[in-house]
Amino acid sequence: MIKRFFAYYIPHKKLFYIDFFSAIVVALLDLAFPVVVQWFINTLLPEQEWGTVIWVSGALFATYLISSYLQYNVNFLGHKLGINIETDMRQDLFEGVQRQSFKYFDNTKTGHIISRITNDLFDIGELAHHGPEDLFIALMTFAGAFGIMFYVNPSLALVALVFVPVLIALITYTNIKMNKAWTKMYSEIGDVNARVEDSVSGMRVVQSFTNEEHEVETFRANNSRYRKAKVGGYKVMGYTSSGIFLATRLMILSVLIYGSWLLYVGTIDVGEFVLFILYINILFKPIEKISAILELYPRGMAGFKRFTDMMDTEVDVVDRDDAKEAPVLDGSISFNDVTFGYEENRPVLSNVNLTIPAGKTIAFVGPSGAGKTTISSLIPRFYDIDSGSITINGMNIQEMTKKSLRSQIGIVQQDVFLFSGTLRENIRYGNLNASDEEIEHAARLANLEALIESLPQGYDTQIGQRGLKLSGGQKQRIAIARTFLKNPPILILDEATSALDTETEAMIQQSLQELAVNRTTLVIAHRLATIRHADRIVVVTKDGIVEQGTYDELIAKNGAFASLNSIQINQ
Ligand SMILES: Nc1ncnc2c1ncn2[C@@H]1O[C@H](COP(=O)(O)OP(=O)(O)OP(=O)(O)O)[C@@H](O)[C@H]1O
Repeated sequence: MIKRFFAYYIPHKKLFYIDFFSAIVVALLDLAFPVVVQWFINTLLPEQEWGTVIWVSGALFATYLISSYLQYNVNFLGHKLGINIETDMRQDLFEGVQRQSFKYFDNTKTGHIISRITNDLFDIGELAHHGPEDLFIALMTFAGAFGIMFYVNPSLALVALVFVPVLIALITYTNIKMNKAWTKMYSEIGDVNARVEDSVSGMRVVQSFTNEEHEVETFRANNSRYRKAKVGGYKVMGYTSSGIFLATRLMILSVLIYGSWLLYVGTIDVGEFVLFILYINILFKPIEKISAILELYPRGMAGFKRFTDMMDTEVDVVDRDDAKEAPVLDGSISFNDVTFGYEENRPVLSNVNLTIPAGKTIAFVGPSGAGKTTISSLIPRFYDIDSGSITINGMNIQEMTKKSLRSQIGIVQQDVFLFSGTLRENIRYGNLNASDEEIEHAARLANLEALIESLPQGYDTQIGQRGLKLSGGQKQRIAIARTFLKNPPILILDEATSALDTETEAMIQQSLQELAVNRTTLVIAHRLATIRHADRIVVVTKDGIVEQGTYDELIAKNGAFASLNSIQINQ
């Protein structure tokens, strides 16, 4: 973990060196100050060397100026270093999330993902800046101050040193306790975020069932668990800092008492006594630094651990090492003995065999939960099959790169996702390199023209988060325009029109039919009237593919399709 953490410093090593060097010089200058004071008291003042006093004061002033500049480096460049590292980690995490396959998103709450990318990394920057630097400076100041104190008077130095094991014990104990507390806190804030995401995304459901109070109460429970976890962390922090405060004050008191005695019996002089008191005060600084790291380290590391856990989550659909770019596909698809289940030992499809000729429209019908969407999800490799093979143009899809395969498949689903931004940007999502003319052409093909003309800002109208300002049919047409722009040889229409009224459906059907021309099209439909003209209808039930044929053939067969059809007609 530590090695991985430090790897993030490499791209910013220049900043790190400047920051570290500045911090070391500042610490060395601090360490030298008591020695100068002792020299003033013991030598310069008794001997009344005013020339030297003025000269040394001038030198001290120059030193302070340099020290102030170096402090600026530490404060600004050090924080910049931390922020850069935090930003790099956040970027890596986001890229990691983009690589994940559907299974991951099926099983991970969105709020938890958001939490990892935001909250969990908040403390990393601070730790990256303060962790190594403060620890090094603290140890250096400790060793330097004690070294000089031992040199001046070993017995008095020992009196101060006695308190160090107490401090180490406190620090170790706190570290363990706080690590637990912060890990818990991050997990709880993840739950809080997940709750907010669920409740806000599902607000229509919440309000239509008038379940706002239930939501508030559930949130209260999550929120209070988070509060408890955080308070727990600060409680440990509270008694540790009090412990450290007490130990350091006892340290100074002991040195004061024993030092006074040594001064009284003449073992040390006033200069040495003042030097000791000043060094004890200097020692407070590294102790404070260490206790700050103590708070920061477990928190930052708990976040970093969650970061590495997420980064290390295995991606289950990956390109093989020898994967090739798919050729331009004509869309002849073949399922050969395909078995697949979302969970182990629970197959949804067993030994499915199916051939789809290029350029034809194939409709999938059957009862809910039979596996129609699953079949269509396997073609772009959203999930990898357990056994058998799927080929397109005779080439196994697992031998193609995901990108070259997916770039040749267009999907229009019932639930259309629109990104925050303009209408133009949303259509352009189908092909990020498309020109404005191409976008407008696609919009015309998707029958969007009338809508766009009615908008005051036309293509530049903001359609807001999730396109909430648009109707279901309008959203569908944007999805269709995107797919026109993508222009893939293979098309999957998953219940694309089932949420629409008859009139809108007829209009969208027309756009979809235009879209399907010269493409291999898989249509998943519940309303059987919409697939009357499909080249072939495949009936999928819990037992797999039970019938295939044209509409008329299947009606004549009087089997599963005919009975589905008669149920719909009689509805
Ligand atoms: N992401 C998933 N994780 C686990 N199981 C799933 C997932 N998606 C679907 N299933 C299960 O797989 C089975 C087939 O689902 P699928 O969505 O393919 O059916 P469908 O025929 O398209 O149904 P519908 O007509 O209702 O859309 C169902 O039992 C469903 O519960």
